[in-house]
Amino acid sequence: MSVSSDQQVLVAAQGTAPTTHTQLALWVQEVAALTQPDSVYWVDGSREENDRLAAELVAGGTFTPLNQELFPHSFAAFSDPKDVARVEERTFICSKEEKDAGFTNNWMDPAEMKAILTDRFSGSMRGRTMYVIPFVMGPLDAEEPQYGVEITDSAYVVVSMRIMARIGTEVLRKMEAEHAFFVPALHSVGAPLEPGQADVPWPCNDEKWIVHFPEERSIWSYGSGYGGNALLGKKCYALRIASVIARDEGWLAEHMLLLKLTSPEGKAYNVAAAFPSACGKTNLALLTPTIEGWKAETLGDDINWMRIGKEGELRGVNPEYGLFGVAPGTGWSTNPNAMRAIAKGNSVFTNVALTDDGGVWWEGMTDEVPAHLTDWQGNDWTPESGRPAAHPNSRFCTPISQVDMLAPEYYSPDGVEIHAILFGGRRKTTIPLVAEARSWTNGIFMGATLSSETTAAAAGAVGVVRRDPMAMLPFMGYNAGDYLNHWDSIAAKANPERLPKIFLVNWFRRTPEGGFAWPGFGDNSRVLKWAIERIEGKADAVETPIGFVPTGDSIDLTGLEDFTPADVEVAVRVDREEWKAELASIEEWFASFGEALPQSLKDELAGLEERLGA
Ligand SMILES: Nc1nc2c(ncn2[C@@H]2O[C@H](COP(=O)(O)OP(=O)(O)OP(=O)(O)O)[C@@H](O)[C@H]2O)c(=O)[nH]1
Ligand SMILES: O=C([O-])CC(=O)C(=O)O
Ligand SMILES: [Mn+2]
Repeated sequence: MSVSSDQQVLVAAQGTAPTTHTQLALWVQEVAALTQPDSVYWVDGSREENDRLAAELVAGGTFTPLNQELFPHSFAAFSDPKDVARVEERTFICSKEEKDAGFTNNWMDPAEMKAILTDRFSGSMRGRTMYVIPFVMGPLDAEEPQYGVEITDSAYVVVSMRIMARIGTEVLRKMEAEHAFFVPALHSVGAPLEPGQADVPWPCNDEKWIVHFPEERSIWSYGSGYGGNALLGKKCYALRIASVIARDEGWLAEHMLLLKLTSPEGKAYNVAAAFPSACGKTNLALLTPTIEGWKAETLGDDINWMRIGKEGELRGVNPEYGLFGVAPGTGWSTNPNAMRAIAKGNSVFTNVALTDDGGVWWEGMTDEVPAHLTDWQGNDWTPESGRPAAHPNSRFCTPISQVDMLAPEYYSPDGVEIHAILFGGRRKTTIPLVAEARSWTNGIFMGATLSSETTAAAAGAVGVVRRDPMAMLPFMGYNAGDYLNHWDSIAAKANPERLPKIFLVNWFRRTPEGGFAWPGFGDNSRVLKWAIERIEGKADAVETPIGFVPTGDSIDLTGLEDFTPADVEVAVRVDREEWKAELASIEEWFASFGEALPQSLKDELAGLEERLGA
C-alpha cells in the first residue's frame, strides 16, 4: 500500500500513529474513524503500564485485587454469565468461496460479512479507550516473526494479552524496521457508552461475531470479552489464521501441547499431543512423573507450530507466552506445577470463586473444600449450596515463564524435534488408554477420526460425542478435507526415518463400575514411558485391529497401589462390538467429506473394516 506524504502528515497530526509502519498507521486511523473511541492508546507492554491498567480495572469493578501475600500482583475477574466460553456457532470463516471454509465451519460471503460487521463496529467504542496492542506469536527472534496487532476496547484484554503473547514497543519497533506484514485483529466488546452512562464490570453484547477472513489474514471479533473470543492471538490467529498460512507455506499449526521427557538414561524425547479443549493438554504439559528417574519439562500447553527441519525432521514451536488454563480440576494433588506457577502471582483469574481471606478457589484445587466462599457470580457459597463455586470453564492466565519445569528450548526460535504425537479425546467407552498406530498414515487416520465428548470450554451441550479431527474441529481456518490432505502431504517433505510415532490415548475411559479406568494425571507418565519404549523398540505390545496396545505388564506400575496388570488390560481393551459401532460412526463422518477425503484415509478405513471383520 502506498501513501501520500499528506496522509502521513494527517496521521501524525491526529496523534494516533506513533509508528512509521504505514499500513498500521492507516489501519489504526481507519478503525478509530469507524469505532469512534474517546481516545487511542498505544500499548507499550511495560510493567508500569500494566499496573496502571490493572488499577483502572480495579476502580471500574472489573478486577478484584487478591490477597497480595497469597497471590502477588494477581486479580480476579467475573464475566457476564452469558459470556463464559468460546461461541462456536458464532464463529465464521469468511473465505471468498464457501467451499474453502468447508462443511465444519460457518461461512458467509466476506463482503456481506464486512457490511454487517462495519455496522456493528460503527461507533462501538464510543465512550471507551481504543488500545492498540502490537504482538508477535512465537519468539521475536524467529526467522520470520509472526506479527499481529490487536485493537481492542477492553483493558482486561490488554492485561491478558500481555500474559499470553509477547507484546509492546519492542515488537512494534522490529515490525517497523522489517516493514513486516501483521495480522490485523480487531476486537470490540460491543458496548459503547453514551455520555454520562456508567460502565458495567464486564461489558459485552448479547450478539457475538468471531470472524476470520483467511485470504486477507484478518480477524474481527465483536460482542465477547472472554478467552479465545477476545484474546485474538490465541485460537483466532495462532490456530485459525495460522492454519491457513501453514497450508499455503507447507507447515502445520496445531492444537497441541509440547512436552520434553528425559529417560533415566538421559535420552530426551519431545512429545506433541492434540486433545480437544478441556481434555488434558495443560495437565499433561505440566506433568509430574510418578515413575522414578523420568524428568518432564514443559514446552507448550495449547498450540504447536510444526515445520520440517533441515534434516527432514518435524520440529515444533509454542507460539504463546502464557497459560490460559482450565481452573477446575487443577490442584495441588493433580497438577502441583500449575499451582506453583499460579502461586508466584502475576495472574488473572476469571470466573473462579473467592475465599474469605482474599484468595481464589475452584473445584479440585484442594482436597478440603472451604466452608465458605463467594462464588463466581458473587453469591455466598457453602459446600451445601449444591452448585459449583467456580464456573466449569473458569480460567487462570499466568506467564509460562513462571513454570519451574519450563524447558530451556521453549525460548529457541527453531523449536524442538518431535519424536511422538499423541491424539486423545474424552471418551467413556471404546477408545483404549493407549494404542500405537500401525504406521504414520494409520496415525493420521487416528487423528482424522478423533472423537471426544463436548466440554464446558465451548458454549452448548456438554458430554455429546463428536468427531474432532486432530482436536482442530473448531480451529481449522479452512476446508476440513483440505486440512486432512495437507496432513497427508507432510510425510513427502519429511525424512521417513525421522517421522514421529503416533499414538491414540484416552485418559477418560470408564470401567463397567463407572470409575475412571486409569488414574491419569502424573500417572500418565507411565503411558508416555511405554510410548517411548515402543520408539526404542523395547516395550511389549499386542496387535489389535486398531493398533498396538500394551500388554498388561508392559506398563510400569511401580508404586501405583491397587492397580494391577489386569486393570491395564481393562483400560486398553479393544472391544470388537464397541468398535463395530465406532466404525459405523467413522463411516458416517468420512462420508461428510465426500470426494475431499484423501485416498490414504479411505484405504485406512477399509483396512480397519477388514481387521474388525465388519
Ligand atoms: N480423569 C482425568 N482428568 C484429567 C486428566 N487430565 C486432565 N484432566 C481434567 O480435564 C480437565 C481439563 O484439563 P486441561 O489440562 O485443563 O485441558 P486442556 O486440554 O488444556 O483444555 P483447554 O485449555 O481448554 O484447551 C480438568 O478438569 C482436568 O482436571 C487425566 O489424566 N485424568
Ligand atoms: O479459547 C479459549 O477460550 C480457551 C481455550 O483454550 C479453549 O477453549 O481451548
Ligand atoms: Mn489448556
